[in-house]
Amino acid sequence: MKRGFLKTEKASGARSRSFNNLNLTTSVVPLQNAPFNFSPFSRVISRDPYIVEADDRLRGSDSVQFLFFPSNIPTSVFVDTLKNIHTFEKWINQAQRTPPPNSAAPAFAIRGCAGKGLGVFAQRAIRRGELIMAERPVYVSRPGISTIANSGEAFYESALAGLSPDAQRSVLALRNAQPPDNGVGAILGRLHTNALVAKPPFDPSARYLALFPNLCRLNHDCTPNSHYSFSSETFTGRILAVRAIEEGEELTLGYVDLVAPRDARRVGLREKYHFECTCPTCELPEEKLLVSDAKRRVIAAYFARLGGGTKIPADASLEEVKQLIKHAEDDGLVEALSILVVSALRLAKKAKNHHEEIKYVVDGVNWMRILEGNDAPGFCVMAKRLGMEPEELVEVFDCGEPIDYARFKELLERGRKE
Ligand SMILES: C[S@@+](CC[C@H](N)C(=O)[O-])C[C@H]1O[C@@H](n2cnc3c(N)ncnc32)[C@H](O)[C@@H]1O
Repeated sequence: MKRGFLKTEKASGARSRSFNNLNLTTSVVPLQNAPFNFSPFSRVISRDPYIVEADDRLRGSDSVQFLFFPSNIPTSVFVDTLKNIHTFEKWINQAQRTPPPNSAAPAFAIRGCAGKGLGVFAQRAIRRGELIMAERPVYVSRPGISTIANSGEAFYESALAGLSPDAQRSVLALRNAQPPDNGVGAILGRLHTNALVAKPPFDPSARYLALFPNLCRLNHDCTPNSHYSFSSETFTGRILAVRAIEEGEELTLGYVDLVAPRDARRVGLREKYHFECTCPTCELPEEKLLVSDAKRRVIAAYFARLGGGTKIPADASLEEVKQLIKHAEDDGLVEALSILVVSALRLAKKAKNHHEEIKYVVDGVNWMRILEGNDAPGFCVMAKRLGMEPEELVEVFDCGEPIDYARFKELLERGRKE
């Protein structure tokens, strides 16, 4: 998983049609004892739903942003265009949008972690595929607002000012790894250090930036034991275990492209997150490191041939992809595995190797639920296609026995015909 990214965007002179019929005159009232206040340029444009224009100096530009504080999630702010905010508001207010599962009986604890600040640790043994944390974001914004003309940090202060004082403090409590001399303010620094990707329900292919009080505490490892995903169906960030985790183990994510070799990963982490990675993979003895780097390089080269899509390269062979799957397994590269099994099943299908095709379909479905959860819509659809209820299929995967792929042969055929 790559973490969220911040892009820049300049205000342009183009007029926004969203303003045509708005009376934007009400100024905002600061909250008692809250760390942040609205800027004098912020205007309330609606109390119910609670929508604030972040900076009226930007009115008429393409960069103008509105802040929405959903009443049923008083600890969240959604930063977007007015049009998108109205769409989101309708979505969030629908009765069936029940709160997501929360981390009330946590399998994790957040505590100090030598040389890394805080970290997240398993409080008990955790199964592969288990949902460890689920949390709604405290802050979500459309990408491309980091350098809105002349607003800088004041913009972010306004963006947080409508949250409860506790929610504001939860953002300030996040780590800011930016060096003090780089001119990045307190909130933007925390966005750079912590932002994860969120996908708005009205456009799940979009990549928004999100801050979470707990999820943002996971540290990096180049062979992580956990995976972050965002469920746009429940508007929730989730952490799932990608392998069995022992009690006391630190939960980790991959912040950068994990199929890059060690030196490239270290450069990325140094430049963006300002730390030197000393994870077990980076600290492998020279000989083993060369092997690990070589495996990651060939997987990266294959992904370059895939070009970001799933259409297999004309010169790829099943044998080659099987070898890459083995490399990814050796190095615990689960996201890479989930992509490679899709290539493998297509190549097996092309070769009319039905036996192998079924194996990779089933493995792909298993990776899908490990990375996105047993309740992920894609997994539920695939389980039905394999002729099972999702819970039944989870049992098959979790029972600890080797998977009997032959049992899916008929089910898959039947599912295809239906
Ligand atoms: C998203 S935060 C993770 C939580 C953070 N440790 C905290 O105290 O809140 C990212 C920052 O944590 C630190 N960090 C994360 N992984 C690390 C690692 N493997 N080694 C050292 N520092 C790490 C770096 O300062 C990084 O910029």
